[in-house]
Amino acid sequence: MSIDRRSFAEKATLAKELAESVADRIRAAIAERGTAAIAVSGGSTPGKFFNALGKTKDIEWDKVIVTLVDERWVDETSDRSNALLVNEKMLQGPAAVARFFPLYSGGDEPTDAAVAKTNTLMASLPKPFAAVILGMGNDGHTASFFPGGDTLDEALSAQGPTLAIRAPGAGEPRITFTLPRLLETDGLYLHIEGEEKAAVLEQALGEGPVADMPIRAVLRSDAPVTVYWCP
Ligand SMILES: O=C(O)[C@H](O)[C@@H](O)[C@H](O)[C@H](O)COP(=O)(O)O
Repeated sequence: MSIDRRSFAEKATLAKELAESVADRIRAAIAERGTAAIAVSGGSTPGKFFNALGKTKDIEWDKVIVTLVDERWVDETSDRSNALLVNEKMLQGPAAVARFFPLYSGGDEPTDAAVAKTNTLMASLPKPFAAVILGMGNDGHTASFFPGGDTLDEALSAQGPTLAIRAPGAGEPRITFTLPRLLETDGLYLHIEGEEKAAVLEQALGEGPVADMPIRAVLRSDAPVTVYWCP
């Protein structure tokens, strides 16, 4: 376990600092490999960070691929769509020329055929990711690794790259990158805000089963994680 914690007084400062760190990772990946892929989380936390990153001018955005660590199985017209959030908040201005690889591939359910279609697309991603930015729910989930997820064990151990997962706390069916695939990254970030999530993180860092708080699988992996937190 290797955790580096960065705390900020303001949400706006956190967003700017996280965007600068991810931008550095993107530039380094492009310099090294000619291209950079990043995977970001959805939900209510990352909007300001998306804005700050998308406005960054000194990135060759046409060499960047943006995807999601997980997605709700809804199309992009839904306000539950993480793809919609990324498009509206990040892929504007300088970042508008980046390519976006969606996890949702159509239809009402993440059937085997639909997930296979997504996996074909994701197999063309450059490896490793330049940066993976995780969020965390108050139930200790990250990506769509939910407590009680029907494919949780596989999601935490399989090469993937992605799979479908359904869980009582997840709302609609989800699709998620697997943990091994997410850990193939130059930089791994956990972005959380608020006292409640700080307390959830403390609890997750303690003893207890991964199945109760799946974020523990990330925290107990060999991958160094940088936690960005503000009240
Ligand atoms: O699609 C999603 O919901 C996510 O990617 C998810 O893993 C998210 O990061 C956490 O649920 C935290 O969500 P909030 O930022 O809304 O608290």
